Amino acid sequence: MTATQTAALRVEKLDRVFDVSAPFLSRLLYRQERRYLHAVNDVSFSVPSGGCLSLVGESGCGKSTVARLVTGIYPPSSGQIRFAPGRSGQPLSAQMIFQDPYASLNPRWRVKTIIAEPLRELKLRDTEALVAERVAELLGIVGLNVADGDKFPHEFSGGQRQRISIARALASEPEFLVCDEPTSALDVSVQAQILNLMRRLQDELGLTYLFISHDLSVVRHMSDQIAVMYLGRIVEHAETEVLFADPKHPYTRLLLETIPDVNSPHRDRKIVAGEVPSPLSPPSGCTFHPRCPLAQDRCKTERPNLETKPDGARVACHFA
Ligand SMILES: Nc1ncnc2c1ncn2[C@@H]1O[C@H](COP(=O)(O)OP(=O)(O)OP(=O)(O)O)[C@@H](O)[C@H]1O
Repeated sequence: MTATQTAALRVEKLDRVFDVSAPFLSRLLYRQERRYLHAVNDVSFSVPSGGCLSLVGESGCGKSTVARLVTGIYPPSSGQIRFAPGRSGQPLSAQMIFQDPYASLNPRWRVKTIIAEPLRELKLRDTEALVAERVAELLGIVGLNVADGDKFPHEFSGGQRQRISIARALASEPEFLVCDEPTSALDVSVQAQILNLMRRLQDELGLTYLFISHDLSVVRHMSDQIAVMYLGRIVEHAETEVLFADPKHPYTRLLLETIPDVNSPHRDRKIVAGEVPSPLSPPSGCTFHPRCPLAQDRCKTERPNLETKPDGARVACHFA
């Protein structure tokens, strides 16, 4: 982020611990201790106003939990989440777009009712005629027809359903959108259409995005910055171009190696070597050390802090 850009969102030292203990009686019978899972651990970042920061990492690294903390679905165990004032002068609030648009759309409601709900709930339009007019406008903004408003969610394809979710999210006139894997349930060609739509909306409506994905190739063209997470922590955070040109953390390099090469005859995605350890008993020192090609003894005992490199990248590795 440059000095002239203001941060729409600042997250500082965010932690979220889940109590995953067995029920009281079985703890008593089997003499089990309470168990805690540290899903998000000391996470700090800021998202420039009008920009896009993506959080990337394998399943279970804590990215969705960060999204849920930022949107207020979960309270943090500790740390700060601060939104800057929006255009109204009030602090921004975030709207969320989910991975599975079908699960997040009421199947019994017509699309126009789904999109109108936030308008009615927040009393953003005074009359039913104005609500209908705004619903038609929102359908147009996301590339659907007015007639689509009379249909039910099951009558649409996955990509169209995600367009409906976006229209509903936009109904409350948010300035900040948290997008949790919004395209990962879609076919590759449809993914590109939804990503293009989201980029266009970002420009036209001046939106700020926090984007969540397990896939670096998906976020590459969306993001100004990328933060790579591993077992609840950010291990590398850099401008997108810097991250792709000079990935420093061995985990970021592994993730980049899994991006399919379009020129390769074997375009299948490679699997990231090794398995993610259980967050219930994370490895000592640097939690990536059991999978790391650079690991030495120090990595088993000493956790590396995020350090800022000359090109601005923040990296947590003793040997990057
Ligand atoms: N409500 C919860 N209760 C207990 N554990 C949870 C809860 N939510 C998430 N977790 C655990 O926290 C860790 C991080 O989960 P999270 O969903 O944030 O990861 P993720 O990177 O988004 O993965 P995915 O892409 O699979 O959703 C996981 O080990 C998960 O099992």
